[in-house]
Amino acid sequence: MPLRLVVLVSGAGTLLQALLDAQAQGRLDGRVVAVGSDRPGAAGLDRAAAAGVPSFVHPLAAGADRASWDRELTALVAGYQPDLVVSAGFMKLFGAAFLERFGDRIINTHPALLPAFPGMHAVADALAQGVAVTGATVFRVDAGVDTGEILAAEPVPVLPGDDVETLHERIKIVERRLLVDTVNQLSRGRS
Ligand SMILES: Nc1nc2c(c(=O)[nH]1)N[C@@H](CN(C=O)c1ccc(C(=O)N[C@@H](CCC(=O)O)C(=O)O)cc1)CN2
Ligand SMILES: NCC(=O)N[C@@H]1O[C@H](COP(=O)([O-])[O-])[C@@H](O)[C@H]1O
Repeated sequence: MPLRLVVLVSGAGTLLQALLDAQAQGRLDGRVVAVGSDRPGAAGLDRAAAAGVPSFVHPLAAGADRASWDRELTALVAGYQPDLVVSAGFMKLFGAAFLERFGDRIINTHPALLPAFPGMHAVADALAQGVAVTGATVFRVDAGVDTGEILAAEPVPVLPGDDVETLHERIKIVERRLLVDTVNQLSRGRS
């Protein structure tokens, strides 16, 4: 049985699209059963609709109780009975309820070679530090920020003249492949 995937996105959703494309082409031992976002306008939601995948939006309103938001997100995701939760450009930290419910079944893809450059601005931070090589990492989410068990990682060189946009786009090409490969590896490891 293919893994049931719930994919969480906040922006463009090109990593989600890589999963949807791999699924459509029979290269994914998984099925995206739902897409969720904290941002109502996220383009990833349009990608879900185009693929006929149900979606939901769960914004964190200013001043809202964070633990309640986390419990509600947990219930929304749990409703789709995922085998694996994929955080693919989801820009919110998961809290205790979410982590307790899904345990080691949450993965995230990050645009740097962890443990270097954790957080929301990994590409800009790598450029600011002047490193010659950065990369992409897929890891299991834990209670820290980008501190979980690393499942896959690959270096990406920083080229002369790179800016955040050009470097991030090259990293995302690697992330898309690593993410599909990691889902397939986790599926194989289950059987
Ligand atoms: N408990 C965890 N949750 C998440 C992790 C993680 O490692 N542990 N990874 C992220 C993705 N991520 C980078 O990889 C990341 C996302 C968001 C933040 C952050 O500080 N977010 C702020 C709000 C930002 C905003 O909405 O503009 C917040 O949540 O308050 C840091 C790292 C997925 N979740
Ligand atoms: N810390 C989390 C983080 O930086 N996530 C990053 O957001 C991008 C999402 O791209 P997409 O919206 O095109 O899929 C990806 O590079 C992902 O690693």
